[in-house]
Amino acid sequence: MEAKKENSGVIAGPTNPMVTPLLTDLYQFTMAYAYWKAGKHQERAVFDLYFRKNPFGGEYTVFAGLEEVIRFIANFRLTEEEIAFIRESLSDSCEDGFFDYLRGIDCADVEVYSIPEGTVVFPKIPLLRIEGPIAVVQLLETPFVNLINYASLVSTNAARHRNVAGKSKTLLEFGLRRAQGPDGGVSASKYCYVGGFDATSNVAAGKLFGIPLRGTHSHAFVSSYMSLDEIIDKSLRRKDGSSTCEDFVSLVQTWLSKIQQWSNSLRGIFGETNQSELAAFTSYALAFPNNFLALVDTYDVMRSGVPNFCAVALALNDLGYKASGIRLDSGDLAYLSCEARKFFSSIEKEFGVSDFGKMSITASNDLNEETLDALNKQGHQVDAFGIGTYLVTCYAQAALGVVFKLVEINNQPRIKLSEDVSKVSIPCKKRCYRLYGKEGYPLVDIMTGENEPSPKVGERILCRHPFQESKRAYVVPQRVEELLRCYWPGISDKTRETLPPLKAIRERCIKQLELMRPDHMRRLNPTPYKVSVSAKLYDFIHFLWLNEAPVGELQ
Ligand SMILES: Nc1ncnc2c1ncn2[C@@H]1O[C@H](COP(=O)(O)OP(=O)(O)OP(=O)(O)O)[C@@H](O)[C@H]1O
Ligand SMILES: O=P(O)(O)OC[C@H]1O[C@H](OP(=O)(O)OP(=O)(O)O)[C@H](O)[C@@H]1O
Ligand SMILES: O=C(O)c1cccnc1
Ligand SMILES: [Mg+2]
Repeated sequence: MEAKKENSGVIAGPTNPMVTPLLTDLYQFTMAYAYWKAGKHQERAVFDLYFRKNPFGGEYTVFAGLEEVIRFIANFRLTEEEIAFIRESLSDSCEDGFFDYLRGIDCADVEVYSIPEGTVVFPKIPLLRIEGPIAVVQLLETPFVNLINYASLVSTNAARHRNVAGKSKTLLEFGLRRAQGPDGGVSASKYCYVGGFDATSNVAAGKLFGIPLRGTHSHAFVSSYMSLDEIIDKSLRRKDGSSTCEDFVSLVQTWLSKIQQWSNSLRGIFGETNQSELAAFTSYALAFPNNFLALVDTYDVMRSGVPNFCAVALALNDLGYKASGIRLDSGDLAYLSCEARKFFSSIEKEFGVSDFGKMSITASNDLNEETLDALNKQGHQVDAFGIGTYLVTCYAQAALGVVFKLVEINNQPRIKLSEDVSKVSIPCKKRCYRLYGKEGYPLVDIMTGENEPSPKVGERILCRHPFQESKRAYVVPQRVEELLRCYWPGISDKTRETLPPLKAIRERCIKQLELMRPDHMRRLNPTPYKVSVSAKLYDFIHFLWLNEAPVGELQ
């Protein structure tokens, strides 16, 4: 009964209203027609959705996009308008009966088994197994691949940036303006959060998914000010509300003079700071006294931006407010962050302002895995990184090659052969398991035929490379995790897995990444994670291969 209740729960439509049954390739409809015309459309097919190679030269991938897939099939239904358009687009010879058939289809008799979203996954293992009438499942191929491909790619990219930056850093996704269109932008914000980013600057994504929003200000704000005279309302109430400072601008100027005198007595690193920058900072502080953050690189970081920031921050401190920090957006980020930190620490000492040395430093400007790695090697004092272009465009790899292949029809296993062994599909409706070793790390993933007994804890099992005969190993698993779960039961009596909230998907992803053996995760020459098949499935693949491959004749 419980299952029934679960299965009948209403699932909202896809986040992007452009995701409709027409968001597919024309050939899915032409094939659907040909299946229908041949009376084959109801034949029960099984497809696997998987990818062949990990992206970014790495040895792991984060699986994402499942929720959108389920939202899509839960609401899959063609409208009259859509059917009319398909009729116009197909050949005139297509019979009316097909359009009546299209009128009646939905995904009630489709079953979807999937690895949970946010899981770390590997090539060849089905991320999803889709079973149903062949004509319907064929229509799902393109939207499914579309919904999984970029989601998994950008989540993986985010996870890789997190891996280099380290756990303690704040990672901000700033990519909307550079993303591949509006959906690219919104999807990037969603899936970078899944991959371990902390927040986004994308307001729509904040509203849609509840992702924390963060932001600073731009150079335009700084350069839009000409002088302090522009500030008309100079008053600021103390944080505790006990009194009001009538001239905050003067308080800032007083602090700037003190800093100048002190600094000159030491090394004299700056003379006059840029007054229009000071006006912009002061004005921003008056608008946001509780979270004053300043972009300090418009004119000169150490001769102007940082001292101006400190003057405003110290004035705020007098009134009981704590400034948030600075952002650096150009120059040598390692060097400048260290210099800024030194300056903050000496202000803390000189003026006795506790924690001033811990002021947050955010860095941005064309950051990517390599620059983060370089900054780490040089040593830096950055607390938060704002990353846009390289992250959301997945600059280092354009796509994850997700594919959708027929593995069984009418209970008959099917195989797709290729000159390239890595492109040969693994036939049969399969079960997939992750086997864990003594030290708690995942050791190997294994695929078995659907009716084979599952691997057991403490029982030795032979894991074979699917195509290379000599590559095999015995494994005694300490833990066995079945990977594919039922997310859409169709006509089966299985219970539907609930779709977790985004935050839970993100937490799963972070935990999963932490669980991996470090040598699989390193950036340079990572160790490949093993993906295998059972001995029985191995034999069957090769039997089918020989059966289907024509024997050549030499002349
Ligand atoms: N210490 C560092 N080590 C390695 N790369 C760095 C370091 N500091 C900054 N970078 C990167 O170097 C590049 C500098 O970009 P660019 O040459 O365009 O200069 P810029 O700092 O933006 O200067 P400007 O704004 O004056 O044009 C950016 O990609 C940035 O992330
Ligand atoms: O550098 P990204 O990783 O893409 O991160 C986002 C960038 O967007 C903003 O500036 P924008 O690029 O619009 O202008 P700028 O580089 O000239 O400052 C911001 O200052 C960052 O530098
Ligand atoms: O808030 C920011 O600092 C920000 C947002 C988007 C792009 N670059 C910077
Ligand atoms: Mg830029």
